[in-house]
Amino acid sequence: MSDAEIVCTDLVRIFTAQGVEVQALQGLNLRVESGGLVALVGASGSGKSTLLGILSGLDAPTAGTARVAGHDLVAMRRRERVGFQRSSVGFIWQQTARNLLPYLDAAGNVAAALAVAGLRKGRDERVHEVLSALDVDHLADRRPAQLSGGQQQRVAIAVAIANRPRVLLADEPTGELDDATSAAVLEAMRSVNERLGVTTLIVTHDASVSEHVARTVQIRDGRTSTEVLRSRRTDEEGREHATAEEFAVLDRVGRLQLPQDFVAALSLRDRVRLALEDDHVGVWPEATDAAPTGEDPS
Ligand SMILES: Nc1ncnc2c1ncn2[C@@H]1O[C@H](COP(=O)(O)OP(=O)(O)OP(=O)(O)O)[C@@H](O)[C@H]1O
Repeated sequence: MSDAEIVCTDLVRIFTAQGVEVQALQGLNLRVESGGLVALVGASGSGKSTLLGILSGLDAPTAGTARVAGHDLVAMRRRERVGFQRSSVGFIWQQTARNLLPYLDAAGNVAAALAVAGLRKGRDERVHEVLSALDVDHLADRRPAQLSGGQQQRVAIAVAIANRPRVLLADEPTGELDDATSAAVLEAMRSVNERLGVTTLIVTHDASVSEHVARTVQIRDGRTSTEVLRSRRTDEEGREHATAEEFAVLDRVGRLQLPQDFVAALSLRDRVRLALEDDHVGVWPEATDAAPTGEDPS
């Protein structure tokens, strides 16, 4: 089970602000296999930024463990952390200004990332290689202010992958873009993932991201709750069909979150009745005649 590049186990992060505790992550479990492309989607306040802060080594969890690209983020000391951030992971942030240095052109930004990572040999070739991979080589001598939002994010992806990181972390990479440009940037990320095999986690509140990735994990109240898996199949007549199926996430000890609309539809609260059937588990409201009641052993 070591073939995963991102492994979070029972992650807890508690913030204390003015004497009030906020549990931003409440025992979150997540596993992204090597070469995987996963979108983590959740409403505002669900804990996305908190998780990304931990995965990027900027913040530490209150409890639980996190491993990224073979590094134990909890035990990691400062020196290892610097190496981890420079060499093992690439970042793409929502604010384009945070991704790129405004006074350098696109090529200069990629070259600067390579210099920070200590890569000198073949630097110019690598700069053009990654800019070409993102279809922005023709914009190499433009500074960020001379690029559109979508072009800036493509250059940001080029910067992030320049030193061949094992893992790419993106925080709302399309947050400042219109729908069409967002779709193009997500496709660029998908293509980079496919061609280079870099394990990629995209964190966003935008549910439409699930159209571009095979696996979307929903985060709710600091925990992963459901997953949507997409696949393509070709029928006998050669037509392609995309299928999407939603699953509830079961954690290591068997806990799951029922979807909110299920809970509301049956007015479930506090306690539910469960029954183990041959091939499924039944869940009923506490006050119901339908659920089989257990035999009294006495
Ligand atoms: N430094 C902090 N101090 C206190 N509370 C915090 C801190 N950072 C986050 N929180 C709280 O933790 C919870 C999760 O916040 P987080 O920023 O991770 O959510 P998010 O899903 O990224 O939201 P958004 O999409 O709005 O950025 C929220 O209730 C937030 O108020």
